[in-house]
Amino acid sequence: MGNERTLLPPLYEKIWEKHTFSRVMDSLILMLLVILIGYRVCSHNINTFPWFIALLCESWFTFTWFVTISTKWTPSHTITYINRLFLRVPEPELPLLDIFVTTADPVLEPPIITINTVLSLLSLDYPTNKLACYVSDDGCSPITFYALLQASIFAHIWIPFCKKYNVQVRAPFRYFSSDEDTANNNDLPEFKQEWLRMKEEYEQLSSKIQNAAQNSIPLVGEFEAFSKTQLRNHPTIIKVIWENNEAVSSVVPHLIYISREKRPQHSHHYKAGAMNVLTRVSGLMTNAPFMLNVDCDMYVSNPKIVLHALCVLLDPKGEKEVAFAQCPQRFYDALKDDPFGNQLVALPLYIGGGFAGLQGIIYAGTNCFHRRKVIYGISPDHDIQNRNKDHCVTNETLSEKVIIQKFGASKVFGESAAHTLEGKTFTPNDNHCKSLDLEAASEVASCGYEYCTAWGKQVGWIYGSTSEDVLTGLKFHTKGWRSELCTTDPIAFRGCTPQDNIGQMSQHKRWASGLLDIFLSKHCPIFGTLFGKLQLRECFAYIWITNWALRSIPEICYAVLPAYCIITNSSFLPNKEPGLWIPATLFVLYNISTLTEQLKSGMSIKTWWNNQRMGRITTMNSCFFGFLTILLKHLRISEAVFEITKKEQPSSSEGSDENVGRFIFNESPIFLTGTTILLVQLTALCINLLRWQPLQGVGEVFCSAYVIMCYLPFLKGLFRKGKYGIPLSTICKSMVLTFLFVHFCSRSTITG
Ligand SMILES: O=c1ccn([C@@H]2O[C@H](COP(=O)(O)OP(=O)(O)O[C@H]3O[C@H](CO)[C@@H](O)[C@H](O)[C@H]3O)[C@@H](O)[C@H]2O)c(=O)[nH]1
Ligand SMILES: [Mn+2]
Repeated sequence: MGNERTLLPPLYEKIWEKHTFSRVMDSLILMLLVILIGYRVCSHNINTFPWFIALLCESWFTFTWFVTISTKWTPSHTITYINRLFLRVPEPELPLLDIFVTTADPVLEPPIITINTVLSLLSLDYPTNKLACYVSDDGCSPITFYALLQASIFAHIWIPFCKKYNVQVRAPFRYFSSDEDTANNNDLPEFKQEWLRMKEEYEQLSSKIQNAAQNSIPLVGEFEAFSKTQLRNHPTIIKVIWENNEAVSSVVPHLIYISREKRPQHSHHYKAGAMNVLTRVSGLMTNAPFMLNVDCDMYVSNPKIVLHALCVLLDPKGEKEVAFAQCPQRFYDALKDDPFGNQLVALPLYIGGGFAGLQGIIYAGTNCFHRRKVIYGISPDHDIQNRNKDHCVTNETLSEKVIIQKFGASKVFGESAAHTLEGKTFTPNDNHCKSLDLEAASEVASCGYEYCTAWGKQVGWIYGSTSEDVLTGLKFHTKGWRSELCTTDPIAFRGCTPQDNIGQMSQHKRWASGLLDIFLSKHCPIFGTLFGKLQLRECFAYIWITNWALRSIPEICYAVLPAYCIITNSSFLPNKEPGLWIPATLFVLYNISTLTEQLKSGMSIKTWWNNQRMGRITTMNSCFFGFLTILLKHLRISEAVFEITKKEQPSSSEGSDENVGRFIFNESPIFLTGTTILLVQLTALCINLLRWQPLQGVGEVFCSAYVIMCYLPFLKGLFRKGKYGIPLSTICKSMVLTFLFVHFCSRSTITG
């Protein structure tokens, strides 16, 4: 049998994409950057201040461009063959899968969104007796629990309905708001009737949840556990909402609610902490060899996705090399032309595809299939090492003492971890799941459990960064694992993305700071290559992603440089014929290259411009504040916190309001840099006009005008009122900063 199976064709294939045009353009840009630097170094202007600053900034841009090209150079994607999967693994032998969903705030993450995600997961096209869904609620909210209870009742009719009519989108709120699926089944007589019933049931479910949220739930009976709890101070609450113990016949997989213990004096490590608790609790009950993790807002849009991911993970080669299969992150209810540049369509395609062509795609925190043993800290050569030890049964990794040291004091969990590390998977004839031992579960979910263990360090989701996802993935890659991008048609998951610029900016700030945290920590990708098994180009790619926040500094300098030159009547661009062509050609080529990338990924010209503009705004504002956050963290002045992104209620996202896509502002200092940069440019242009020397410094004036174009939303904000206007206090502060800048300029003209 074994032999027969090795002869079978592979379960997935890696397809290498051709990006000749993109490569040529990118290389030309790199060449021009190098020429520009050479030109500057050889020029006699080199000892002027603006020339020198420009040289520094451009050297940084060149470095960034180099790592960008290296990342994008060999893009790939995968094709998976589900039909071959069944040849290798007959259906009864399919492995168990534990599904983890995290939610943390019933207001920012309305329970109706969470249960839609959960419903779409429970109705996956996979044997229901092999699935278990564990929901972590860091908000310790009785409403979320109530919503899940109700959802599990609805699931009993929803899942059979989805499977009977082969529904594509199994999150009811999306299903009932589009008519694609209905069209397919319309000619079946009983369909319409069942569809109406289902819609009515779902509406009842959502109004029940809405009522509960408005009137709050009496904390008696099942809900008693939630009385006397505070957000950051409560014991563990674990509720087995539905246990699928009726063997194969029940349609609803296990559903478990977990709110881990929290105490004010204990750090809870945000999402990473939640994931580790989910890992342990599930280890006590189902202990599936594979786990799928999704954020509360990421519903399944391809019900066969588990099979696709298993093609990667169960493939003979994949089995030995691939740590995780990451599905792309896409969003629903996109605003027209992506005004805030957060749809992330072209970027993941080029950069993500590029990563996938190297040692592997980064772990994006959601839509990802993991191997439990990898999460437990095993390296790819583990099996080989063990074999070399002559089948030594009492091998070191598994001795009880080591298990306790690594995985904590719970005996029950230790046994389950040992089981996983030995690579024993459950066979279907085994009693594949024991009922959850609530006492043991509370123990492993308690906030002191991880003390003096390897959790968060060598085992599980790694602590120390608000971008725990990239950090954890990097750890795997450093061990020598690969990862695969699991691209399917239709796309596997869809989620929410911030619907306004405030949400977008705080999200990007969190990413930028979390990523920089990784770069400056002992997990830095450079060490990973020097001392670990991180491949060189994968290291470059990680450098590209982790120093995002650092890019804000040269970019801010470069943006104010034209204004400085105009005010001081100096120049930072070559102003004579041959030299001037270098930056001009660079500018044109860069724009053509980014524009073609957007157009090729099906976006409009306007989307391209919005992305360009938002790219500048994000780097100079969000990333700069991300940089400051980490600076303050290292100076031990304040901690980096995980600010949760607001998820829009499904119903509120309709309405084609003319204000959709408009910038909104608040008192947050995050708007200070942008406003100041804008005011500085405006001042410079005014000075230039007053002086009336139109032909001098054309390049600088052009650059200054370009920056103003990027900051158009801010310019409008100067004149608007209410939430669409920049607050007066911010404007005043920016004016003071602008004044200081002009003062600095005039001083340097005098001294220079
Ligand atoms: O203390 C916390 C904070 C957050 N979360 C959960 O983490 C997830 C992601 O939070 P969200 O506010 O949606 O952040 P995003 O920026 O949208 O998330 C992206 O970036 C995060 C890292 O910054 C990753 O963890 C996510 O998977 C990835 O989708 C959500 O399910 C939250 O419920 C927790 O469970 N506990
Ligand atoms: Mn999110």
